[in-house]
Amino acid sequence: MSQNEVVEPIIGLIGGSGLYDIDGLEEKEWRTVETPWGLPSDQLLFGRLDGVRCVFLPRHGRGHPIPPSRLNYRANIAALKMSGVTDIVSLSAVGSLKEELPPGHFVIVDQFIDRTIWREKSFFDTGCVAHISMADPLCARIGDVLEEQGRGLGLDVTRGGTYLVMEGPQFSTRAESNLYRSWGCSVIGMTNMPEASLAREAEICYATVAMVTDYDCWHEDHDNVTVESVVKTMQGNSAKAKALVKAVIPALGQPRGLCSAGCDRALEYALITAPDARDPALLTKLKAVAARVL
Ligand SMILES: CSC[C@H]1O[C@H](OP(=O)(O)O)[C@H](O)[C@@H]1O
Ligand SMILES: Nc1ncnc2[nH]cnc12
Repeated sequence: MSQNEVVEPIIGLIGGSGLYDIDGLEEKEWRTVETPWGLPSDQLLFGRLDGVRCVFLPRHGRGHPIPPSRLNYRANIAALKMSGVTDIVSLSAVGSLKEELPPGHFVIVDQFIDRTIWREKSFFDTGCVAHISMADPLCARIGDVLEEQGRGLGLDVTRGGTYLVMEGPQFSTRAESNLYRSWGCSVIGMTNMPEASLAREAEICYATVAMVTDYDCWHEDHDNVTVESVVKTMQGNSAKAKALVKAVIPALGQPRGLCSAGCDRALEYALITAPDARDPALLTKLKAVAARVL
């Protein structure tokens, strides 16, 4: 990877609750992509938007059969990497933990607190150990584009905020919700970790549009979150999300240099296992996501 490299971006879109398709894709084709970690949530939808190559993955599968804790996050990210994806825009329904972030608001989050415990969190393992930086877990370059295009469309957008990732599938207790508020978190959801950290391990730029659907269960003037309320608000949010996607793809799809935020070099100094101590079988798998440094 040279400093003068020209990247022809391929944009990955991960659609969350209520977003199972993308409008206006041309040359559309659903394709099965098998990875060394198994199958992703569904087939991937390949196509072009304004000439830019895009790959869409419905996070929970079409029809939403897979709960957050059972998603094969490694297969989802590996399948996007194996499809050539360089930049991911993740679209997620979230609960609001702040008064000033009402339903309908979009938050371009910049931090996570990961409270999940049952998920496979790394492509690396015994036989090849890597430690990447997660200090800034989201791609600020994509965040800039999302913010500019979102504001241009007149959407209610907040730049920055912490997304609390809970295990689920049950929603939080009120005590938990208030605890996360006391930590200063902005929004709560169940899916963005380890999705974001695996994207970083695979050196894919990743940014999240967190679309507020409810006030979780802490707000005295609002009902506690239910699937019904999330789905109802997502009907309004999804039209705005689709408009945002349509606006950001041409901007993100322009040929560019290396990522100014450095996400595409995340593995540069991350491997610690000596070459002669590495497990050949694991290395074979890792070539799908980390060939650049192996
Ligand atoms: C249907 S409400 C709970 C569900 O919605 C969010 O999913 P996603 O991030 O894929 O939009 C949340 O994390 C839960 O999985
Ligand atoms: N309140 C909430 N908690 C967790 N995930 C959510 N997704 C949408 N609303 C949510």
